[in-house]
Amino acid sequence: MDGVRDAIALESVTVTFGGGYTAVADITFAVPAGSFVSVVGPTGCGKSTVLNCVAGLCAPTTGQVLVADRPLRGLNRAAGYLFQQDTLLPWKSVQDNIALGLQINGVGQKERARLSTEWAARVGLEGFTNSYPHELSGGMRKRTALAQVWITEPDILLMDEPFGALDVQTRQIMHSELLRLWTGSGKTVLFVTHDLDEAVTLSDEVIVLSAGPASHVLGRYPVGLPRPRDPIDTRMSTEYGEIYQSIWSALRAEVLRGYA
Ligand SMILES: Nc1ncnc2c1ncn2[C@@H]1O[C@H](COP(=O)(O)OP(=O)(O)OP(=O)(O)O)[C@@H](O)[C@H]1O
Repeated sequence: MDGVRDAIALESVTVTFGGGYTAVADITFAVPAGSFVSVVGPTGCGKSTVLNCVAGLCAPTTGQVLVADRPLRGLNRAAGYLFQQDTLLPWKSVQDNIALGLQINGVGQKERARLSTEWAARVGLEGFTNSYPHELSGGMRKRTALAQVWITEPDILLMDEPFGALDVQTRQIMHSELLRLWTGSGKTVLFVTHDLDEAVTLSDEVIVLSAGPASHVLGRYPVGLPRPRDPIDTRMSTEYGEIYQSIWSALRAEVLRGYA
């Protein structure tokens, strides 16, 4: 993405589903190359719909998505995708799961073995390469899934509540792991979460969506906390509390409206 200012841009994106339900309306924002941006909003407001449009899994009814300044047609091949439910294959070992994307891309067996061993170590799974998904804890499965996406070196990472199913402690550890992998990588992350704490801790900018239907961008909040960040220390800082409060004051009313 050399020379590209925005890795992703949404221009007046509206998505109306088959039954006539407009999930998101007139969504416009850009994600600068190399930045970490989160999208938060009340449950069901359309966060996943936005991410699916950027992944190319869902086409806007009107408006368009640009990837590296070009209109997106079909699947976004510059992006790797991490879901809340990991997509590990139960019959493959950790090492083979990590190497899956390489195998699909036609990378030879020797190179796959070398890279997947290296990536298993990078995510702290060196002793578990021969284990199977059912033998792993939730955090270890998530590490495997992170390595599986990262090993193919996508320029863009799209994450849809990737840590939503983990317990609080494991989640905090995964935040540190994710920031460690991302720092200095130059990769662009678009991260969807309903957890404001997670969004502020990780991001350069938080985008708040309104409650649906026809959800729109309610506000964009830069997070100027220093990097590299230690998630625990970051949450203790006064600046963190101030940023959290200013976003929450906008989000709170929408969350209540979403429940209503
Ligand atoms: N294929 C579809 N057809 C019809 N409606 C859909 C479809 N996909 C999503 N929706 C509706 O669009 C709205 C937005 O859904 P979406 O999953 O994008 O929201 P979300 O903010 O990610 O939700 P959550 O916080 O629960 O993860 C919801 O009301 C959902 O029911």
